[in-house]
Amino acid sequence: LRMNDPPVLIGADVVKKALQFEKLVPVLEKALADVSSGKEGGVVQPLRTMMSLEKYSGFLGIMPAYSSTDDILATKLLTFYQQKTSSTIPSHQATVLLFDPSNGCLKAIMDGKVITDKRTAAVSAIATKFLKPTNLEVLCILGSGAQAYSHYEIFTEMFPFKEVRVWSRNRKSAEAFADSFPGDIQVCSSAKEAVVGADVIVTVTMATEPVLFGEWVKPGAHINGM
Ligand SMILES: NC(=O)C1=CN([C@@H]2O[C@H](COP(=O)(O)OP(=O)(O)OC[C@H]3O[C@@H](n4cnc5c(N)ncnc54)[C@H](OP(=O)(O)O)[C@@H]3O)[C@@H](O)[C@H]2O)C=CC1
Ligand SMILES: O=C([O-])C1=[NH+]CCC1
Repeated sequence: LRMNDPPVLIGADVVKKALQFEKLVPVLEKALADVSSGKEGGVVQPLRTMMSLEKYSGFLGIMPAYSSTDDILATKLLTFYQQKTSSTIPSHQATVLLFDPSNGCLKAIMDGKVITDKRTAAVSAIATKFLKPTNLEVLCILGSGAQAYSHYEIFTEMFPFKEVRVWSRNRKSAEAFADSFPGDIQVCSSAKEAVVGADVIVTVTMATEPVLFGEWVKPGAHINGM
């Protein structure tokens, strides 16, 4: 791109093709290590701004970051709504803007929904990899929305689970989730039934009240709380 060229638009399909988990995980591991190394890591990432849209029970989040080692300047703009506004509009939508850090020119406008789904699941998987319990037999997913799908995909790709359980507030969503994958997924009637005995627990709901209680959790189990 030349300096005055308009930004390229990169849609969800293209992002999906480019963001295969096997490529994403090592890049994210490095980014997380850079963030954790403080000044040496060269990452500037101010706390995100979360603006509340009380009238609609919605939020607009602004998440800027700069990596001097990768020389990448970007910001994610995210909207999310507590109640789904329609059956076709996802509760979370996002756009990622990519700039030339040397002069501030906007280079790309990317679909950020796929990035959010895959990046969040990949970070959970990385945390699980480093903090993993000795046993990795039973995976439990609480919730059956977009994050449940992306977490299932990467967790079953990265770890050798023998059993996967899902629970969702609405049983039909959990059944649709289970039916959408070729692998066996046990649909549970309660969160407790899904959690008891699980080695890794992923909470991916929009609940504002607790759905998971410590007394159900097996000692040593790993919880990824979204
Ligand atoms: N930390 C991070 O970086 C990120 C965090 N998130 C968070 O992950 C969570 C899941 O997001 P996502 O999958 O995209 O959302 P979706 O809207 O796609 O799915 C939401 C899920 O939550 C369930 N749910 C909604 N309200 C309630 C409730 N009151 N009690 C119990 N379950 C409820 C729905 O259940 P059902 O269909 O059965 O009704 C559905 O399974 C959200 O909290 C989101 O904010 C998401 C992206 C990034
Ligand atoms: O970082 C993110 O994408 C989100 N944080 C809270 C909801 C989505």
